Amino acid sequence: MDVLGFLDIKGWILLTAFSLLSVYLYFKWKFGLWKRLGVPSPNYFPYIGFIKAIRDKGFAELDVELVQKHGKLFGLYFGNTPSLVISDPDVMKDIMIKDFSKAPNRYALINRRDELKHSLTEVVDDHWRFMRNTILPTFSSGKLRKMTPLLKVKYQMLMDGLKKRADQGEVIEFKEVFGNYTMDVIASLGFGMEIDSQTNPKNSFVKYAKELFAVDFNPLIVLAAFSSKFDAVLDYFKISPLNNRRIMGFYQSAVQQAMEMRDDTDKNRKDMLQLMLNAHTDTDSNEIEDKHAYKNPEEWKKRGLTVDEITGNAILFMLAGYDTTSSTMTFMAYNLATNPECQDRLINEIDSVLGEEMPTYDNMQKLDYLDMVFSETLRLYPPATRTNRCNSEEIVIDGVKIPKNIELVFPIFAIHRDPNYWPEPEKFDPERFTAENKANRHPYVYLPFGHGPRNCIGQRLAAMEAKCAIVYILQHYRFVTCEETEIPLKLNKEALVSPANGVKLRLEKR
Ligand code: HEM
Repeated sequence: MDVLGFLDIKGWILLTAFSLLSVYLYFKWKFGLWKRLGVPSPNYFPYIGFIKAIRDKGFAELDVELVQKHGKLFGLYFGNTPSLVISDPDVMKDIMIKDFSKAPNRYALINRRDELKHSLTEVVDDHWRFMRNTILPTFSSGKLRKMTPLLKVKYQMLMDGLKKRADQGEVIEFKEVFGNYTMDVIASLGFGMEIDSQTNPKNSFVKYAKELFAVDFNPLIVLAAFSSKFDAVLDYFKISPLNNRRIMGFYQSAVQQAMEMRDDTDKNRKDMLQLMLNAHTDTDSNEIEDKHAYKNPEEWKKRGLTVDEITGNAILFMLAGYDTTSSTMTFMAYNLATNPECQDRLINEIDSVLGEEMPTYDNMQKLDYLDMVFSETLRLYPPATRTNRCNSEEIVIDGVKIPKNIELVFPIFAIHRDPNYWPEPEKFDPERFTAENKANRHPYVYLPFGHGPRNCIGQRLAAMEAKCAIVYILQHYRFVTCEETEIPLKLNKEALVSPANGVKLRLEKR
């Protein structure tokens, strides 16, 4: 049958022109949102322009540049997703606190179909409120205090490994060392598994975790991230790069085995897995956060977490807590080595307050200067370059009506490097975090852990984990630079900031 014959040549020309015009008008409309709303927006080529810029410069550097050029409110298109980038602290505060009910969820750039879809970052609305309320006691100060003995085993193992290398005068790459430490901690606290990544870096737990983190920008990932339909097809054939079934399967069976093997003795183990198993009967409170009121309370009776929810959250805790905490520790070591006067002051504080006492959750709270160094490290190098929310209804920002379902981006790294809030932003200066200086600053220009009800639930665990290990090292050694130390430090280009080439230092006996 002659399928082309139903139109003559003129008809074909008209149909082609009409189709091209329709496509052109659709894209003009789709990528014209910010112009229609009068919000400034850089002129990137549709779909790929912004992605290319991220690839070339990385999230951190690009956001700094864009905020400097376009100001506190501007629009972008991440693929075809409109994103509103907001760095005005008052507006951020409104969205994260006052108008929380209008934007309680994160914007899901990736459609999760794996175990993580049951976890805290992915669930929405009342399901999220239920899960957050249930998990909150796991991160109370009482529970963190009880986790200290498990943590102590891990920072002593870290020290044992470091001692040999330090005493031989070895140059040590700290990103790897602290990565192994945080992996051991999360395996123990999150999965109830005792591994030793320092001496056995090839164990399956570590191997799969590294695979999970080594997601590079291959074309399949870009396509999958841009089209959930395309990712669904890949997922059907079990080859989705974003929903990696093979790796998730490993962690799923690790959690299930750990749960099946729990006997009565384990039930007293103070790790997050056991705490999640017991969570529905726990009345402990998390002092830094209130319980969240449900929109439809009658639907959300108190219940235990399902196996899927426990599995999803154990995997999430590993994803959210591994690289972020190990990068923070690495940056801290770098900052101390390159600022010896700060390191001396910190060592004096540790000696006078702790002496030879082992670090614990409680005694870490007494070290004020340590907290200043920790906070300034997270200001200068916040591991999460951005966080986001999604407005489930129309909101008005600076008089502009923003339609619902927009990605509202908070560019953490760029805000932390903004000279309007942080004079000499590139300088490492813990004095920025004296009580007086903190009181004179808008609290929302500092957000390494986000803000509001949807902030980082693991922030106190991360602080305890990082501080205990760094203090224990400083009770014996000091960090010193060497020829191999890269100064200034080059950052990677990923959404999670870490040193591009690691951090090489020596440890000097005190
Ligand atoms: C230095 C280390 C860490 C940094 C810088 C960090 C940073 C962040 C940031 C920026 C957010 C988004 C907050 C927001 O949108 O307002 C977040 C969320 C989250 N973090 Fe962390 N994090 C760290 C360690 C941890 C650890 C150790 C855990 C758990 C073991 C953890 C678990 C989570 C979870 C579950 C969420 C999602 C909370 C929710 O949606 O309700 N994080 N984190």
